[in-house]
Amino acid sequence: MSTLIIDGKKISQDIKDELKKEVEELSQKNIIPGLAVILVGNDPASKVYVNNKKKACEYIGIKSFSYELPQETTEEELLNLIDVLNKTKEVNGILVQLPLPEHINESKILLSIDPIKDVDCFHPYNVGLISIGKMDGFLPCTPAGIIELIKRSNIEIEGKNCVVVGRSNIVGKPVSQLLLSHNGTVTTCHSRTKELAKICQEADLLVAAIGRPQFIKADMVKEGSILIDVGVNRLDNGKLCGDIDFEGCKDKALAITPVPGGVGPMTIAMLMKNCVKAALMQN
Ligand SMILES: Nc1nc2c(c(=O)[nH]1)N[C@@H](CN(C=O)c1ccc(C(=O)N[C@@H](CCC(=O)O)C(=O)O)cc1)CN2
Repeated sequence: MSTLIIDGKKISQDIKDELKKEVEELSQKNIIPGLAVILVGNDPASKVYVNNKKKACEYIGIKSFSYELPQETTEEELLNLIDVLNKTKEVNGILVQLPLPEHINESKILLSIDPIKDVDCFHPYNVGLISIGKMDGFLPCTPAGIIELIKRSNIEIEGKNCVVVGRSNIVGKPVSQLLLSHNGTVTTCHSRTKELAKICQEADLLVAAIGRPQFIKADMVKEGSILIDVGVNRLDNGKLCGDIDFEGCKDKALAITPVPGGVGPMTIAMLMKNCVKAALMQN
């Protein structure tokens, strides 16, 4: 049986096309979703992601408000900007690109965003809703993108033995909660997990979000499993690779996401979905 290579570029484009239609319909009711995108500093990868978010807004018909602030921006200046945006009616969503410079307290900044405009779903209030299984508000973008990739590939989560490798607040923890809410049986692993390879070998569905290039090797995965790769690692030769050894694992898998072109593009598509949802919640 041939392996399904899950095409995140195509699926994310389908979602953006669906949203474009929805936004056209909303404009008939004079509702134009607005997203404030805040970048602090000069991180080259962050600049690319922020530009891609602005391009996606333009494609869909979401109005973007861009704030590119210098590296020396103080925490107070950033908090003041967020305070203004929290009160600006045309802005339905506020996004602060991470990572922030070290002198800025990330938790304090995320806490200052009004939860109703928290389209990244990073505010503790929204994180709390997810953790108690309330899934009708904002969903965290990368984890929700993973669920969407799985569903749109006609793969059932219910009853599957799901193993998540990584426990970050952005991916590992929330994706475990989303898989659980879809009735998966979930094990969350991390750097101190004992017998990690053995646990991965039992996974019907494996999510790798460790940030270590090609860490998951063929002998760690089950025959016929679903392999989802969240890693975006740049190698010395300039090439991108994931946390899963794609070439080594692909023939064993029933389905696998590539890097690039798998989970990554879904993050921005799901952010756009949250922006449209924010506009609906606020109008
Ligand atoms: N405020 C946020 N900050 C960060 C988030 C986030 O969701 N919200 N996630 C990441 C960065 N990120 C979006 O912001 C992001 C990362 C990767 C991709 C993507 O499309 N990756 C491509 C490869 C891109 C490349 O060539 O470098 C892929 O995997 O195909 C999109 C968005 C951290 N910060």
